[in-house]
Amino acid sequence: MTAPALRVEGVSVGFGGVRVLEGVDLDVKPGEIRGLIGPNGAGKTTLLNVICGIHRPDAGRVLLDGVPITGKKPSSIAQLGLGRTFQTSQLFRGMTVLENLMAGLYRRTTTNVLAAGLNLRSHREEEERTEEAARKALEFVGMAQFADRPGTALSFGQQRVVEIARTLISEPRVVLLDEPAVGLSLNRLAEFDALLRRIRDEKGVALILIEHVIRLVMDVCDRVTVLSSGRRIAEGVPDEVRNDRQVIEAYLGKELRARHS
Ligand SMILES: Nc1ncnc2c1ncn2[C@@H]1O[C@H](COP(=O)(O)OP(=O)(O)OP(=O)(O)O)[C@@H](O)[C@H]1O
Repeated sequence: MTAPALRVEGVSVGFGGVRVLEGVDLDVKPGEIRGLIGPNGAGKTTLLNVICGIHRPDAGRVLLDGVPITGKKPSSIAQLGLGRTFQTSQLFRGMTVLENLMAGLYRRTTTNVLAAGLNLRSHREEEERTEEAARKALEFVGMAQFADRPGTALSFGQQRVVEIARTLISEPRVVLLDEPAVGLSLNRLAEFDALLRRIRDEKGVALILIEHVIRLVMDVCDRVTVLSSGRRIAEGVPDEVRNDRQVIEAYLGKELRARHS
């Protein structure tokens, strides 16, 4: 059996006495697209924050490629092969798209500040390698023509794709995507769906996708995990989850009730 790229074991989190996650387990295989869905406040973002080291769980642990990462700093976890995008755009103002990507990789490069200051050859070579990796990542996501535009001048949907490209240049094993389809028009969704599949198939990266666009989740995910009130209530291939009574009640039921009220 393939070892999981990411394993979450019995993770519990409370904020001020309120339990937000309760004994959550999750195993994601290398090169799998996993959907993480559930009603508002179910604990999805909190779980991503535990995985990437922003929150420390009260109980449980997380392993990346078999290595325990709980308690490590987010930057160390990123270096071990975890990428992440957020619900809101995290592009730097005043930088072009290409510079934004290069900034993502500079954090991982090896030449020191002194070498940079003296403009040594090693630093220049590294800068060239970084630029090449950034251009390749932009090409991979189909946005090479935007390289020299200011990042924040792009549409919100395009900014999300640039952020995904930025995670890819560090060659992660697992990437967490928090509502990446927000701001994408319906006809862009099919392209986005194809991009996620290419990341899985060509790069072997495991993706964990929090998404309220259920159509995207059901189309693109290999498996789907459902959280409700901090607990995992269902897991399976999209069809199993779609037809699960508990899911219909806890997730779709709540949505429908909200819509009708
Ligand atoms: N830092 C925090 N301090 C206190 N409570 C928090 C904190 N972060 C999240 N919560 C609470 O934890 C619960 C779960 O929030 P979380 O954002 O993880 O849910 P979610 O499933 O991602 O929801 P949504 O789909 O609305 O983004 C919510 O009740 C939220 O108010």
